[in-house]
Parts: sequence; C-alpha cells; structure tokens
Amino acid sequence: MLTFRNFNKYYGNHLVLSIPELQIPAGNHWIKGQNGSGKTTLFRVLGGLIPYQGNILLNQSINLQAQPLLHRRHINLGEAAPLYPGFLTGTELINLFAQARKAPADQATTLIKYFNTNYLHQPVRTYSSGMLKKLSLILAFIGRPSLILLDEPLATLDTATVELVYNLIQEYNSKHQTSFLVTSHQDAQMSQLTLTATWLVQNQTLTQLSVS
Ligand SMILES: Nc1ncnc2c1ncn2[C@@H]1O[C@H](COP(=O)(O)OP(=O)(O)OP(=O)(O)O)[C@@H](O)[C@H]1O
Repeated sequence: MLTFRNFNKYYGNHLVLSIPELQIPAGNHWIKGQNGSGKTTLFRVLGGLIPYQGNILLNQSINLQAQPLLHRRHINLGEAAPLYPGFLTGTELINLFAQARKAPADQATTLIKYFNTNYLHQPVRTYSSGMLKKLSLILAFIGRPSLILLDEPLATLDTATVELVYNLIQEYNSKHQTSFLVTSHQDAQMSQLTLTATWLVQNQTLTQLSVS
C-alpha cells in the first residue's frame, strides 16, 4: 500500500524521520512511539500537510508529493489536535469535505447519526474537546479513500464512542478495503482492533514490531 524510498523529514537541521526503504501492506496498522518520536510528523507528511525529501508511493502508483490532487482523493487525515475556523459550524465543515471528496450520497448523514452528534449546527468554537474529536472523526471517514490516518483517535472519547470508532474501522476495512494507520497511547484498547501489523517510531525511523 505505502512504499517509502530515501525518505527524510527535517525541521530545519533537525532530522526527525529517516526511512531508506520500506513497504507497508494494505490493512490495519498500529503506530506506536514515545512522546516526540515523530508519529504526528509522519502523519502530517502522509496527509500532505508538510514537505519532505525522497519518495512515498501509494499503491505503487501515486507519488504523494508529485500528485497532490490524487493524493488528497486517496488519503484522509484525522489529526490528534484538529484546528478548524471557530466561526464555522460542524455541518458547514462536513458539507465542505463531502463536496470536495465527492462523498457518496447520504454518507455524511449516516456518519452524523452514527456518532450521535446533535450539536453540529453550533459554531466549532463552542465544542468541548470530545465534541471536536467526534467532528474530526466524521471528517476523516468522509469520502472513499484508500487510506485513513487516525492520530490519537481515542483521546478524549467516552467508552461507547471508542467502540463506535473500532466498529467503523472494521466496517470500512471489510466493505471498502480501506486501510488504516492509527496511533494510540492506549495499548489495551488497540488490542480490540484486528491488526495487520504493529510499528514503532523510534530512533528517527519506523520499524515493524509484529505481524498478525
Ligand atoms: N513544526 C515543528 N517545528 C520544529 N520541530 C517540530 C515541529 N513539529 C514537531 N517537531 C519536533 O519533531 C519531533 C517529533 O514530533 P511529533 O509531534 O511528530 O512527535 P509525536 O510522536 O507525535 O509526539 P506525541 O506522542 O507527544 O504527540 C519532536 O522532537 C518535535 O519537537
């Protein structure tokens, strides 16, 4: 699914990640790593938010940096601490994302009901952190991407909503062959997910810890 070749990410002179050659197959992947190891940086690179050196290919064909439009159609990013303009409502953001990603009809409505979000008519600045997280998850699941990146999706969610997130990941995986990269500091909860492999970000690189 993802191929890294001579990949390096620096902030100024500070090397944060270096992956000379790596393949990540399709499926569900859990990315672990200590605070400051580079997980969010990796996701921001894969989400097309920050530049990098080298090549990353999706499905052997889409070069993420050279084909930004295809990239955006195929990879969705749910950020750990999303920032949205506070004056927009959740509904406005969802409509915008659904239109931009050519989402299937009724997908947004189904997701809104699924996450029981009855507050989306209010501006984003009035949301609690859990309410904001649910909105960011709806936005991450909108469209039909090949890959969804979820950075700390479980943080600030109540137990019932965590369960909903797992079930939706499994559903997208089996029905639409969507792959997932998920970071979490919550080991016990991640074990509920059927994982293809677990990875560790450490010493400025990404290594595979285990395969299911
Ligand atoms: N915009 C930035 N400019 C400069 N350095 C940055 C920037 N963002 C992150 N870093 C540095 O890159 C390294 C990796 O940070 P990153 O946020 O990717 O880690 P993380 O694994 O997601 O951490 P956490 O688990 O605490 O969220 C850290 O040393 C951090 O200081």
